[in-house]
Amino acid sequence: MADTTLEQLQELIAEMEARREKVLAGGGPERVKKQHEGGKLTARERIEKLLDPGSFVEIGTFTEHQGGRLMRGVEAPGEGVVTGRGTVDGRQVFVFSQDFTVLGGSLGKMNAQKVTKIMDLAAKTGCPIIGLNDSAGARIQEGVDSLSGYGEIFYRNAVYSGAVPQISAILGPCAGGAVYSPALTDFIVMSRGSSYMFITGPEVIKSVTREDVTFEQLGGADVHSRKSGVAHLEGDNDEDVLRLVRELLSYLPQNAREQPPLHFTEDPSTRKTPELLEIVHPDQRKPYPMHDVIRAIVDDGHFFEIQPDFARNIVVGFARMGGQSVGIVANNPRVMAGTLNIDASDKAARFIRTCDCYNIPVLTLVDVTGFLPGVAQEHAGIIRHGAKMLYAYAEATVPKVTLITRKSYGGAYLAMNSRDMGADVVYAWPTAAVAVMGAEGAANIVYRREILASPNPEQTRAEKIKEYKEAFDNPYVAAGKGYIDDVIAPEDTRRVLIQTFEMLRSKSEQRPYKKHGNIPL
Ligand SMILES: CC(C)(COP(=O)(O)OP(=O)(O)OC[C@H]1O[C@@H](n2cnc3c(N)ncnc32)[C@H](O)[C@@H]1OP(=O)(O)O)[C@@H](O)C(=O)NCCC(=O)NCCSC(=O)CC(=O)O
Repeated sequence: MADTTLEQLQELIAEMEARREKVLAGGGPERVKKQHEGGKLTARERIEKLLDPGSFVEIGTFTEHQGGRLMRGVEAPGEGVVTGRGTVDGRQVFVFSQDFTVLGGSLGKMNAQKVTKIMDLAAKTGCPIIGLNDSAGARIQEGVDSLSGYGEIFYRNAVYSGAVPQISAILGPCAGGAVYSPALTDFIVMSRGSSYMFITGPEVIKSVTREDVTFEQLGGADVHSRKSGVAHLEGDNDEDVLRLVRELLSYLPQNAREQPPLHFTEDPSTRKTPELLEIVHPDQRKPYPMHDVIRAIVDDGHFFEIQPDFARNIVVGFARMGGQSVGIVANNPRVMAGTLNIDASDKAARFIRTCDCYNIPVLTLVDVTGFLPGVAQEHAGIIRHGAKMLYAYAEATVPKVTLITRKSYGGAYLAMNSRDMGADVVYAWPTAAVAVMGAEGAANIVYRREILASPNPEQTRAEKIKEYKEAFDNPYVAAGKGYIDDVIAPEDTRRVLIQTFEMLRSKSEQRPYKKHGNIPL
């Protein structure tokens, strides 16, 4: 009798294993082969590459579709998505990985339920959510159930936004409504050449607007990294994208209640940075590489740039200073003279808010002549977009330190987190100049009558420019009025900034009660 029971139990276990094996095989060898031939990894291989070895624990393995009449007799091992938890650098994350080998990874009712289940667990346990997207979109056979599935996911993307980090890797098709889940997350990382994102595909576009466009031209990684700004990072292939996701996580806390992890570094926090004397030229018109300034002052010269190819007139990204995660926002004098335009404002505002959500202090490096003038910018709403930046800085309660390296003029002075906009500490190099505008423009406006009335207008203009420069082309007027806390030598920059962020570590700031702010959009 006992033997029979044991036999039965063994049979049950064997059945369980057989069922599991079937799920693990996904859409079968042919479709897996096709996936590999397309230069892509399978859903499970991706999870293995993303997580620490052996740490994946699957959830919802035996889920089956509940697809109704059109899905009768259709097999969907794993329901087209692999879900579960694991660790990255020893820290727990939740992950869903769409399986293109099963019904094109299309999203039906139960597929969505698998995803929302791990999203809920992630929110309850305060852990990041990583989505690996590779799907043909809404499962056509399931009709409104699949649309509802997207709704359930989008809703959670929005509700959990700012509570736990959400990162989307785009590793294959991502079209129609499907793009909005990634768009609602904190970061989008795309693989070059094998992923695309669009609302309506080339065929529909051709029939509606008669435009001829390929998948890649319409919504490939290059387009979204350079033109639309939809993607934050671009990897060479699946492995590269997953490496980027891992690194991104290293700068972020597990959730909004925690601090980002400290990383040990052998780079001394008191290291002098004399190379900055070579980089920044006192000649105001000579552009210099802001990236070199950043690399000189951060730990180990390592800067993890976000959106490096979009709105290159502003530079944003993560680094560490004294082992602490820091978000950096810097003008880039080499592109459009570092002026702020619509795209740059959007890019910076979004980044500042991301840092603020996740307790990452913000360092702002300023060299800016102003907002970009022009009818196109005005008509496209630079006022509305520029306001986002002002709003984001003012709203942020994380430690905020500003360093003015050279010019800081006009409205852009305020948009780049001046003291009055809420910077906790403002520094300037001796090369800094704070003014309403550059000396040439200012002299022409303020002394116009005098210049015109002068027997030698050019000489008078030159004199007035010189006069104005002497009055304002330095940091001391602003420092004298307390707008700048100290003028520091470039070679002391790293030490001073690290000490300042350490001082600010216990910063806490209360704001008046509100439901939520109303950021201009
Ligand atoms: C994504 C693709 C370009 C991939 O092309 P490929 O040649 O690589 O692959 P493929 O066409 O052989 O598809 C792989 C397998 O997935 C199945 N498949 C593809 N799309 C599907 C879908 N939406 N629902 C259910 N199954 C689908 C195919 O039948 C096939 O099954 P098998 O392997 O058994 O042969 C194409 O499949 C495609 O255009 N699909 C339709 C996309 C779409 O319109 N989705 C709805 C979006 S609407 C939406 O999301 C809502 C909105 O717009 O707002």
